[in-house]
Amino acid sequence: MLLCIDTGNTNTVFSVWDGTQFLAHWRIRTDHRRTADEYYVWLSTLIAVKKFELQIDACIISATAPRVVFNLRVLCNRYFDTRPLVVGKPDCLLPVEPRVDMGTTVGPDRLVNTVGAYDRHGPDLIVVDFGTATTFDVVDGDGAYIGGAIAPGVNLSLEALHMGAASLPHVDVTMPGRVIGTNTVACIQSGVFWGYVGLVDGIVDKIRAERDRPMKVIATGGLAPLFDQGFDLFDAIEDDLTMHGLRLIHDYNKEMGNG
Ligand SMILES: Nc1ncnc2c1ncn2[C@@H]1O[C@H](COP(=O)(O)OP(=O)(O)O)[C@@H](O)[C@H]1O
Ligand SMILES: CC(C)(COP(=O)(O)O)[C@@H](O)C(=O)NCCC(=O)O
Ligand SMILES: [K+]
Repeated sequence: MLLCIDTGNTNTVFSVWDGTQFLAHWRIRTDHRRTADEYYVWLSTLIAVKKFELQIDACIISATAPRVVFNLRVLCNRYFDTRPLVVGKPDCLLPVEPRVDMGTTVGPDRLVNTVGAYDRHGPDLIVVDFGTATTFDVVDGDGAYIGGAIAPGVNLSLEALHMGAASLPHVDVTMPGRVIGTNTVACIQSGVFWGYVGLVDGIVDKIRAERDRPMKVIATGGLAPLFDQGFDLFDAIEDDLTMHGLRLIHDYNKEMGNG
């Protein structure tokens, strides 16, 4: 069985692929100080709850926070007796190399999203991932990642308002019924929610114009459904896109005799 680990700047998700399907997804807050032993205690407790007989014999990691990789590698070596593939490292092959400026280290989550989305939706895509940052990943005709856009994430924007303005409270994101807020909380929710709808719509439009061809928009990340309430922003929402991409990259490396 394959253990897929997706570390974002906020949360880390562990998923187990049994060769046909994902058996479970477990989420833990990202913290580079967490040790391999801590991960294992947490994981084995959750595995016991599910009463699974797990035989992990391969691991693949995507980490946007590079400092977590050391302890995750130790986890894979010590407890699963495997050498993990780490997306973005030279020894992890990708089906198609990204085409970006020389010296750019593309976020591994964006590479993985590109692979997952191309497999399910074919060429000419814009993948929008609502994580700590909101990323727009453009997929070319051959499935290559060719760039995109990075915007502050929804919760990061809300947090920044609260941190930077003495009289603004912390507010959770939600869709307000009206644009004109009649109290402080409603004003913040309106600014962030409708601002974001405009941001997504505007960037997608401009990418389409720059590419001058039809492009499908695929959304992923926990907040994607919130922005899909009747605005027609996305052609599809895929909550397991990153895990799907990780699984494909693992299979590709295996096919190529790597790892
Ligand atoms: N279903 C959800 N509803 C509300 N907030 C969510 C949901 N899923 C994720 N979030 C929030 O979105 C932000 C990004 O989370 P996540 O997608 O895990 O980011 P990352 O992949 O960068 O770690 C976090 O602030 C998280 O708490
Ligand atoms: C843009 C990101 C911060 C998004 O990370 P996330 O929101 O998933 O935590 C990450 O993909 C990253 O650090 N990228 C490196 C720069 C780049 O992709 O060009
Ligand atoms: K992201």
